[in-house]
Amino acid sequence: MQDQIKNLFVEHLEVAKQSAEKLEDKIAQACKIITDCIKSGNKVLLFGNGGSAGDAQHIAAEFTGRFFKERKSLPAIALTTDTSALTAIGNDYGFERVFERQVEGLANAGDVLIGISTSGNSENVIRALKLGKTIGCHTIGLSGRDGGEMNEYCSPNIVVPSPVTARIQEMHILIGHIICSEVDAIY
Ligand SMILES: O=C(CO)[C@@H](O)[C@H](O)[C@H](O)[C@H](O)COP(=O)(O)O
Ligand SMILES: [Zn+2]
Repeated sequence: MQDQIKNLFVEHLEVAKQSAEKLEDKIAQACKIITDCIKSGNKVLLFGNGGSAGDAQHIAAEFTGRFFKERKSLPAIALTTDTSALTAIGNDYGFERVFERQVEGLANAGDVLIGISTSGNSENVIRALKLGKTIGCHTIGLSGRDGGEMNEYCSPNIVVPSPVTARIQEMHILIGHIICSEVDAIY
């Protein structure tokens, strides 16, 4: 038990170290896209499944509520929270379209889509990113493993260097908080 706890901390710290070494440029690129988007009056839309749905909501709340600094509310929305939309779209069009259809209704050119998927392959995430590109949205990926299909639809796709879903998710929320610090810094 004690060994297992220690091992998980060691594994987490190793993935954090590798991520710091490999992902700095892509995270900086994502921060620039997001701060430019907010400055120009556009908005951020986030989506993912399971733990990544939680991350989408968590990050959106840091924008509309506050992160560290007292500042005005900023425009971000998680597409994972409206159970009426999720059940209606899932029921009528299929679960693979739950985010795509909300992007179609809510996103404008210049908005930023942040798709979160540890495999990089969840079909509902991919379909929303693919549509977002055709609308003229910026598409940012938070993924892991080999980046999956998100490599094709995201620029940048921030691929956490780990094959373990839980470790990838732990880096995603850290990266989300880094983005929030950069957004705070423009106020
Ligand atoms: O949080 C966890 C596992 O740590 C799960 O809920 C996990 O998010 C779900 O299995 C997701 O459906 C995985 O999808 P994805 O990350 O590959 O897009
Ligand atoms: Zn999890």
